[in-house]
Amino acid sequence: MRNRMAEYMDHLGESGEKLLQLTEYGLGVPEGSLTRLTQDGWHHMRVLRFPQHNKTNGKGKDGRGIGSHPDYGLLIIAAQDDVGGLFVRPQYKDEKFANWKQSSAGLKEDDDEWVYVPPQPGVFTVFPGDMMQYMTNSYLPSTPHKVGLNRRERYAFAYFHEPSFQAVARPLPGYDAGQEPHDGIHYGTHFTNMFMRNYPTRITTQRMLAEDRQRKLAEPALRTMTSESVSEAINSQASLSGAARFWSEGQGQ
Ligand SMILES: O=C(O)CCC(=O)C(=O)O
Ligand SMILES: [Fe+2]
Repeated sequence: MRNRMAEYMDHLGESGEKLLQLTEYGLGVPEGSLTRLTQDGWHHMRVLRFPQHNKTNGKGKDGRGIGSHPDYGLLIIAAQDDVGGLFVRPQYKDEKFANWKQSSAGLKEDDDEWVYVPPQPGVFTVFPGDMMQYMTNSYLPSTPHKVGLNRRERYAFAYFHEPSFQAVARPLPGYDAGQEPHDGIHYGTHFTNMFMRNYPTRITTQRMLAEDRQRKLAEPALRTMTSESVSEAINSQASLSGAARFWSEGQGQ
C-alpha cells in the first residue's frame, strides 16, 4: 500500500512538473521560472474521507465538509470518486484577496457563483494556489473552493505541487507590477502560517509557538532558494525557445 501511494505521488509529481512547464510556456516566461522552485518541492497529499450526511448542499454550514478556502502553493491536482461534493468559485475581476496577508478562509461561503465540479472517471481537477497568484500578479488567481457533504460517503485525494520549503517566490518576469510583499514570499513561512491558522489547537501548533518557529523561519539557512539563485540558474541555461522545444516534443509523445 505504501508503495502504491509513493508511486501515485511520483506520477502526480511528474504531471505537476509537466503542467508547470506548460504554464511557463503559456505565460511566456523563461523555461525553469516555475520548475526551479519545485526542486525538492514540499509536495504532499491529503487523503480525505467525508462522511455521508442526511442532506447535500454546497451552501451554508449544514452539510459542510470543508469551508471555502484557497490553497497555498503552486498547483492543486485533485482526484475524487463518483460521489461529488467539490465546488470552485472563480475570483471576481476586482477581487484581489491575498491569502498570505490575511486569511481568505470562509470567504463568500454562501455566494451564488459556486460551480459544482461533477466527478468524471479519470479526470483530475487542477487549479492554481496562492504562490501562483502572487508570482503572476493574479493572472492565474488562487482558486477558492469548498466541499459539501453528500448522501454517500466520499473519498478524495488532494495533491499539492509545491515550491521547496526554502524557496522565496518572486513575481515572474512580465508579471511584476510591484505587488506586495516586495521582497517575495518565503514558501515555508506561508505554509507554516497556514498550518497554524488552520489548526490552532493542534499539538504541533503549540510546539511551533513554544519554540518560536516563525523566528527560525526567517534565518538565511532556511531561505537558500532565493530569487537570485533562481534567476541566475535560468539565465545560465534556459530560454523561451527551450520552452517551445518542450512543447513540440510533448506533442510527439
Ligand atoms: O475534497 C476535495 O475534492 C478537495 C479537498 C481540499 O480542498 C483540500 O484538502 O484542501
Ligand atoms: Fe483545498
